Amino acid sequence: MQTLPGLVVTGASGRMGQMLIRTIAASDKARLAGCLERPGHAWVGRDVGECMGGGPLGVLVTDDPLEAFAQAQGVIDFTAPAATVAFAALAAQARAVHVIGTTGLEPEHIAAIEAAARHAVIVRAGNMSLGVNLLVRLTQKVAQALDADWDIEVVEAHHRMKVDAPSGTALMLGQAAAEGRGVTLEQAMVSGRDGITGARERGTIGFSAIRGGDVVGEHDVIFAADGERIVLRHLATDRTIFARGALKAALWGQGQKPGHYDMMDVLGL
Ligand SMILES: NC(=O)C1=CN([C@@H]2O[C@H](COP(=O)(O)OP(=O)(O)OC[C@H]3O[C@@H](n4cnc5c(N)ncnc54)[C@H](OP(=O)(O)O)[C@@H]3O)[C@@H](O)[C@H]2O)C=CC1
Ligand SMILES: O=C(O)C1=N[C@H](C(=O)O)C[C@H](O)C1
Repeated sequence: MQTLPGLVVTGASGRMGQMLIRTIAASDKARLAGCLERPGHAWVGRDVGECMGGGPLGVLVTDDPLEAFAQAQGVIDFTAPAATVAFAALAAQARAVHVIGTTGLEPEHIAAIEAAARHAVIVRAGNMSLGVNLLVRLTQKVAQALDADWDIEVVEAHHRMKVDAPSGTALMLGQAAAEGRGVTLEQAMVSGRDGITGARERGTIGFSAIRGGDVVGEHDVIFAADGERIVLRHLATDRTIFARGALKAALWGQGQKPGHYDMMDVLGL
């Protein structure tokens, strides 16, 4: 009998960490091989199921990433940029597929991830849901079909605890709009307007962020012209959509060649 791929979840106590643990524990395609938290965290050394307020899952939370990764075929990582860069090097060393959901990554973090992807499979996306990845494709197509008479604005809303803006998803959507229009996002991006900004510059792609309450994630791409507007919208109401996507990515990554992949590769979009 073949054993199921073993997956480690980093940031086990986080919003996404707990969602991922539940999703993997309920899956018949993978097994929970480990759970990671920071040294000194109250969960370290305890059964993760009991930490989450349920029955035991038979997996103790560890603070030793190398030991955990060495016994796994995949690592699912929704934490913070510095942690993700460190985990990328360790997962590559262990030849485990590294699925990265962490957002707020700066160019230097991405360069370090690219370096790790020379030796191992990394799947990274600012949003792992099927719906958003489809919306990314639609955004690219709509932007391609319209000229710069149509102003493009990306508006996103998230819960009060989110630490980065624009969201990873907003950046994916902005990137797709820029590609569709044949410009670079770096050239076109205008973020966080405030004060006397002057009139909107033709051809720019604007970003606005709202933070409050428990909003899981909402994204609009607005194409606004004289006399009409097109609004492409995705509303996330449950974090399981991200966890299911991440699990799919970890399974898809098994047996792939080393490289830096995204959810478009996984979903075949
Ligand atoms: N790509 C996607 O589909 C999605 C991406 N995300 C992204 O995932 C990330 C996490 O989101 P969320 O779960 O809401 O955030 P949380 O703050 O709830 O969880 C983050 C977890 O990572 C842990 N962590 C941070 N740094 C380290 C470290 N150095 N070593 C070990 N653990 C660490 C935190 O521990 P501590 O509390 O001790 O700091 C915490 O448990 C964010 O970047 C978010 O934008 C979220 C949803 C979907
Ligand atoms: O932090 C979150 O919660 C989310 N982060 C991702 C992002 O930055 O786009 C994905 C999702 O919107 C939830």
